[in-house]
Amino acid sequence: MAADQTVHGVPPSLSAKVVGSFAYLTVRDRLPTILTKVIDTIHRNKHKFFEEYGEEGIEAEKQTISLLSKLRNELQTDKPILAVTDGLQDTESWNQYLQRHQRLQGDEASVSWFKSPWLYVECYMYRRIQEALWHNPPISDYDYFNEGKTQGFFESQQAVMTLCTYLENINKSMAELSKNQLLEHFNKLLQVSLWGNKCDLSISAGQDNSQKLSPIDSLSSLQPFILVDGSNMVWSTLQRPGQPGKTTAGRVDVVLDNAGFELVTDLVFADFLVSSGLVREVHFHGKSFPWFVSDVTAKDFQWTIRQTMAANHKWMSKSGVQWQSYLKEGVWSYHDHPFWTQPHEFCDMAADAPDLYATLQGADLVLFKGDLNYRKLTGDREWDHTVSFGTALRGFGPAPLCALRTLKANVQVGLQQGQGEKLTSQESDWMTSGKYAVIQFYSPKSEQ
Ligand SMILES: O=P(O)(O)OC[C@H]1O[C@](O)(CO)[C@@H](O)[C@@H]1O
Ligand SMILES: [Mn+2]
Repeated sequence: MAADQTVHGVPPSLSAKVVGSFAYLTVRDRLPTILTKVIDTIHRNKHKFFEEYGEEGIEAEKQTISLLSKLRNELQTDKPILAVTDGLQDTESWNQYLQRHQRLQGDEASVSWFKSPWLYVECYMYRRIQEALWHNPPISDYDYFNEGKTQGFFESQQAVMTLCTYLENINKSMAELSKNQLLEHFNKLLQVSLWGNKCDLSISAGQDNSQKLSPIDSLSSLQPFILVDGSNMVWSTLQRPGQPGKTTAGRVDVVLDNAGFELVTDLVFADFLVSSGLVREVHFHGKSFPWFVSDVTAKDFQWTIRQTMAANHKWMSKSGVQWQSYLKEGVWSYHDHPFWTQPHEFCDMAADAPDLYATLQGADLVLFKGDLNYRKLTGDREWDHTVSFGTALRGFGPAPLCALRTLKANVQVGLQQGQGEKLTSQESDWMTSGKYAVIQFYSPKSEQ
């Protein structure tokens, strides 16, 4: 679990206690901004709550805002982290996590917004927002991040159309493609999905961050910013899925990150994997409540596919129809699990969510999208940049896996000697600007 000190060669967690660090600035500035936006959004929608639930809706709006204002105050004055009280399925697990931290610190007041691991407190803020709504049943299901997510989708329409047209052209000529051409398309769509991760709304504290340029044409100019490129290993994993001697195409699991343009890039890539015959089945994993501003929930997933189907563009709507039928036939499926909205490092998954770990073991490849997943894969710790990805995973390896991540937090492992230092001397914010990316592969099999 996330600890404070270096234990057995494991470096400390990133934390806001380092004044001036990116974690500190996030907790001091970005998180309160996000909270204020949630409060404004709920307030602006007061009339909608009134129309739907009458006076009860208005009362729920008032109570929710008061709980959220209290939360913002706790954060800004570095109050201790409190137990979650709404009795939802994951309450116990959040509170056990808190107790572990309290035991480690030996004192309750030391588990607080600016003193505890950044990963923990940032995840906790989203859980507490959810708690405020759960205490006010008429509006419990309201998605306070929905407006930003749908706007992100609409603002990247041009890029979505370009991408769906590109996909249509590949699918049309699929039968005639040589292995090399197939590999070329694979690399392009993998990279489109990678760079799709630039479009999250958490790093920009909710400001527009949609894709405006052609996602295919931009690829060559973005290539130099890929710091680690394990795409050849991803490709070869798909050539020989599962056990030796197994000849059929396998299953890929995609641990999704953001809705909007990024989700479309993931769906396009998944479509290509299936239509090319490289993969038989795709399992998508999303969040069970609104998370980190732009992350995909079940509703976002269904909405995106419906919108794509309904688009007034031939290839876009054709793609949407195809995706819907993949879902209907069970070629694609959507799943959520409370673990994805908990603060745990992934090395805790086998012990703390053994059912999810076992599910992932059924995949031939797991793709982890985005920055937050990368932070959880590596434990969000002050690792030396040259430490191997396998070391930073600390035993997590349910299946061959690959992180597709643009860098938006200061943790990065698996670099060449001197590579990190060189980048730091050129651009001090290289780990947080979202300009750089990694395609970082790991296979538990290569460890045997
Ligand atoms: O959507 P992504 O790629 O996980 O990015 C979210 C990231 O943005 C941030 O809010 C930027 O610090 C991180 O907390 C988080 O890791
Ligand atoms: Mn995200």
